[in-house]
Amino acid sequence: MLELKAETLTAEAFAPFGDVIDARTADWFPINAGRTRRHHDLAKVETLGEGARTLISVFVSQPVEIPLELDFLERHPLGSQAFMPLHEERFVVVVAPPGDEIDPAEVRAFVTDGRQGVNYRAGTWHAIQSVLEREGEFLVVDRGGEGNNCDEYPLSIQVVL
Ligand SMILES: NC(=O)N[C@@H](O)C(=O)O
Ligand code: NI
Repeated sequence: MLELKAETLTAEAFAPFGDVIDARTADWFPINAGRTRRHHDLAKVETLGEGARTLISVFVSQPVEIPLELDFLERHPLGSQAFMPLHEERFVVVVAPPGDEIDPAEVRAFVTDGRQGVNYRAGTWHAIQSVLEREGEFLVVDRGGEGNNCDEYPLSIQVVL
């Protein structure tokens, strides 16, 4: 079993896997007569393949136990997938770089701080959503359309904080 200690999530550390969505660190410009700061274009939405379209959904998830025990990672080869907490929920992120094989040495675990969201780029291996402490509600932006967009890779992982 691969044992990982979750690291604090930063955009730099997460760069091989996708984007961190965080208004606190993002540039912005004023709109709406100056009443609104637009933190613009924070993550790259990818929708590939036949009939591809962008989906906006809301996930309501029950919290995971820590240590977090995983027996697979998944990937979406045809599109990105973004998770943004709606009530400052913290969650665990486990990722590996895109590719048909996963090198256990390249698997990373992160924990968010409640204000951060993530956008997995197409093909990034990841654990299914793993919210901490309480029921979580997330805005999710990902790809709909034809074809298989979810592959699983068996891998035993234990994550501690
Ligand atoms: N299945 C689904 O829509 N969600 C997963 O892809 C996930 O990453 O939680
Ligand atoms: Ni997913």
